[in-house]
Amino acid sequence: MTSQPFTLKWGIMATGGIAQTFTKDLLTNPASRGVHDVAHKLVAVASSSSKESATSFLEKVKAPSGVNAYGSYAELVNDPDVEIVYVATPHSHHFQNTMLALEAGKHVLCEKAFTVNASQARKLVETARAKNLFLMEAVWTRYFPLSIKIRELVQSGAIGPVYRVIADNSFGNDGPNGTLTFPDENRMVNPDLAGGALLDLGIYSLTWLFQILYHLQPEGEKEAPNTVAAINKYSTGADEMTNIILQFPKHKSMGIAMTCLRIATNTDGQNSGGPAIKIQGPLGEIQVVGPAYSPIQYRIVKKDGGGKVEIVDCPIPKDPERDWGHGMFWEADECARCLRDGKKESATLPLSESIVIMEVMEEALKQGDVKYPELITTDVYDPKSPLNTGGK
Ligand SMILES: NC(=O)C1=CN([C@@H]2O[C@H](COP(=O)(O)OP(=O)(O)OC[C@H]3O[C@@H](n4cnc5c(N)ncnc54)[C@H](OP(=O)(O)O)[C@@H]3O)[C@@H](O)[C@H]2O)C=CC1
Ligand SMILES: O=C1OC[C@@H](O)[C@H](O)[C@H]1O
Repeated sequence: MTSQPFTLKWGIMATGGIAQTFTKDLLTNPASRGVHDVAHKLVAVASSSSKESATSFLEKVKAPSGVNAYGSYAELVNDPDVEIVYVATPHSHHFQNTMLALEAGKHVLCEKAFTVNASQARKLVETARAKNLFLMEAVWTRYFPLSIKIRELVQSGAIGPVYRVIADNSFGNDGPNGTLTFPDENRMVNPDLAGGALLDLGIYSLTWLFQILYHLQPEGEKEAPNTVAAINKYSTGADEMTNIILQFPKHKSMGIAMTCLRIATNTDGQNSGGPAIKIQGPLGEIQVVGPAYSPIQYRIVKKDGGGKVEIVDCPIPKDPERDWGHGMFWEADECARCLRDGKKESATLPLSESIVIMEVMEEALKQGDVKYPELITTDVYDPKSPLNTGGK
């Protein structure tokens, strides 16, 4: 006899690019990825622009009938049918929007970068804990079977203790006369939306450093890194190229996280340029083929392997009925399993780790003199903030 899956009821906050991608993943059949213990139900979506935008979103994602469409985030978080809110707004909005949902008693999955600074992250965590609500930063890559396998491989000692991780996540958006191809208002470079390479893309380079060099440290030996950063700023004031060295002296390890908006990790887009990530130990290295945010292949090179390279493919399954599968469903499954099991955070990306990552990013941005406006850096919650109301 098969038992019914635990079904989590989702509300989607915002109707932009990633909200659509994530929602299409939510609507896939879990069986198409071999999952039978949890399932997802889309119950509502909200746009801060208009109810029409929410309705059009539901058409775009081919949602079933009966899903509520709202023209404000406040209505979404007050919908009694919504159990968890997926916050899919720009980085600038994450703190206020997540607080809005937590204050309304909803669990939250909040897109990366978690917040604009560490004090906002700490405030979110305090609030979620005080209200006994689930909270998770949506770093989807951590939940890829590829990431799980690599963490297990490292833990098994396959390449010995890891002393160095090098990771790059960069886009080739170089434009004429020193510009980037993004308009200045675009969230990738707009300081008002906490734009810049680090918070948008560098977080994935850091994810690889953290999930190996920090996450796998035994609990009693957790060592937060020293951070040394170099930043080139764009004309808007956001960072366009950021390189960070993380040093874990007690563990004799270091990581180098790179990110850039001008030159891509792989020039030809075909991965001829080699791996985006190298995880190195004295007995060998694991090379991960980019992009760093959704990798589907890694290679194991052993010191005594006689030149033989083991190649491991980890494709992202598609639901044939919907002809869709992007890899974001694995993090959604994690949310469902945590809530089913009464857990208020994910062990794969504990909230304490999200805070340390935000501390590192804040320190790097400080070293590079990148500043964001008060409206988006404050850690004082304001339900009436334009970030919550869309200025209405
Ligand atoms: N995990 C991943 O692979 C990815 C994650 N992301 C993350 O998702 C978040 C959103 O990115 P993305 O979907 O690409 O962004 P988009 O610009 O496509 O969408 C953002 C949405 O946020 C809402 N919004 C509210 N206020 C504003 C504002 N002032 N300016 C712009 N948008 C606003 C809008 O929805 P509405 O009008 O309906 O309220 C808008 O559609 C970011 O944190 C980003 O880092 C992005 C891409 C990939
Ligand atoms: O999270 C992300 O991953 C994919 C990129 O295209 C996007 O800019 C970024 O936000």
